[in-house]
Amino acid sequence: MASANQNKALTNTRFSDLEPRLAEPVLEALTNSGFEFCTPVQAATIPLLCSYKDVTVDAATGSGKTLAFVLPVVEIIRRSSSNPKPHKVMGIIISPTRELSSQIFHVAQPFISTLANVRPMLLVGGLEVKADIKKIEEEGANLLIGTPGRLYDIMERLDILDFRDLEILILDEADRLLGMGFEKQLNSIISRLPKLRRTGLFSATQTEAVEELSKAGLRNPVRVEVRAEAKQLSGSASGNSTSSKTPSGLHIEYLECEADKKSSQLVHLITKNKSKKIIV
Ligand SMILES: Nc1ncnc2c1ncn2[C@@H]1O[C@H](COP(=O)(O)OP(=O)(O)OP(=O)(O)O)[C@@H](O)[C@H]1O
Repeated sequence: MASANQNKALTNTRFSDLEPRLAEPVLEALTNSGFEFCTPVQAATIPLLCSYKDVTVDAATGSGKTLAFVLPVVEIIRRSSSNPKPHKVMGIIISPTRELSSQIFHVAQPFISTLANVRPMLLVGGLEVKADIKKIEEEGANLLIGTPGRLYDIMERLDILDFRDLEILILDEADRLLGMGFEKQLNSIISRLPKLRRTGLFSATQTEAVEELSKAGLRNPVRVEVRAEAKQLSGSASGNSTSSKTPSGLHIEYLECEADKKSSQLVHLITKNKSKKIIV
């Protein structure tokens, strides 16, 4: 703790400082992956979810939210039952796209593997649903990570999975989930899960639809809002804090120009900033 963290995207809170304390194998896996200090969203969210609170988290892309929910999911499953029956589903992580779900599955792998008998399953569209069904029937699945369409499909077709002891549901990029028209599937999935569970809802924007989903699916959630400056955020878990959806390293500018000068201005802008990463 003595050496102040120079990277503004990180807080001075180490993963090993978090309370309740993360399990030793998880701390080891974090060290092996080169993660020592928490990002603001991780410092605020992990202790809340690990203390069995529901959370709604306003977090920008790149804020480190994946670990902010993956670590609590692993911790909560560890505490509940590190040796569940093959078809007992303990946790579900839903995200809007195949790519995101695969990314989450990949990021979660080293931490899930600290739970020797917990089997994760990636459920996304693109491949034959029958193949997923066969795999679940034969091998079981304790943690489902996937897109709403495929998860809904699996729940409709397969009654071998047991959701009665489900501990935690994560809705990642809830604004996109709803914007892409997955409301029906989400509501159907949620209606099959036990009410006494933990739920984390992550969203870059708080739309009315997200508010409604939060009201329907969460119980007295604590709101976590991430400010632009990581320094001010350290350890702050919401309340009435002002929020920003813009990561602290991202600068947003606009340029007014005449219609016929657009192309030349664009070339000038790109040439001027060629050493930087920019999106126009
Ligand atoms: N505590 C940390 N220390 C250092 N790097 C981290 C930490 N947490 C996350 N990262 C890295 O930051 C990057 C962004 O993290 P992550 O993908 O979790 O963000 P995200 O908010 O989920 O973004 P996206 O919306 O793009 O999925 C990743 O490369 C990840 O490895």
